[in-house]
Amino acid sequence: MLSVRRVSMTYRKASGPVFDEVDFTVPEGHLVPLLGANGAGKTTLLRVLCGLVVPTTGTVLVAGRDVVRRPAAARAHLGVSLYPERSFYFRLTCAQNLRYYASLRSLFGARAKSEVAEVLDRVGLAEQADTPFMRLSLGQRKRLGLARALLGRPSLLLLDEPTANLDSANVARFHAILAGHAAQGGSALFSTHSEEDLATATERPLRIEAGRVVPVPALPSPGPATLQEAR
Ligand SMILES: Nc1ncnc2c1ncn2[C@@H]1O[C@H](COP(=O)(O)OP(=O)(O)OP(=O)(O)O)[C@@H](O)[C@H]1O
Repeated sequence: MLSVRRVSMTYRKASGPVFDEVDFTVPEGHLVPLLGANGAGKTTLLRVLCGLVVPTTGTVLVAGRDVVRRPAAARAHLGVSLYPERSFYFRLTCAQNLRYYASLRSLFGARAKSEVAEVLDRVGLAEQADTPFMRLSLGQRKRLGLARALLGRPSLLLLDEPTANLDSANVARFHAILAGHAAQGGSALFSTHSEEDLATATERPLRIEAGRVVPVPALPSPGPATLQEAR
């Protein structure tokens, strides 16, 4: 589903690569947490994987489509949530924002309306459908970002800290959404600092550290000591 081959990213030569010739895959139907300290490069990697940033070297394939050479074809398979607060229209409501993004996925009219209602319901924002984005809490903004990523039922989700700012009920809701996604053959790579999220992993989590992306030694059972080792 996601294939990453010899991918490097350098913002400025003076500061060196954030990561250097990394290789990994996320197979169909698998959920993979991405660990790493603050500043290790998780967000940068996710930005490269979804085609927002062109890597210095290497190739990213989503469902066999190169995200740089065939961005539209690759994005048709991608659901992405990075910084919700930077990509929604502040004065538009949740539903209006999602209708706009649905249109970018060629979803219009009654189909868009029902799809938007469905994803809002899935993330627990049905009651906020008519609330302007600027009045949402941080956790609600995060959930709206997830709702947008789910629009059009993409096969690969790339999510940056999807459980940051979520209360425990919404963390559980997110885990259930991920499990349902994987049960239908979907895949996800998501960054996290939360040990609770490791329980969702169906493959060994990845860790980004010192410019490398490596699988953690063993699938850790959730627990502070184990997560400490995983990091
Ligand atoms: N647009 C940019 N220009 C230059 N350097 C950048 C840019 N964005 C990020 N960096 C640098 O790249 C490195 C990786 O940052 P990134 O945000 O990817 O880390 P992260 O693992 O997501 O961190 P966190 O856990 O704090 O969110 C950092 O040293 C950061 O300063």
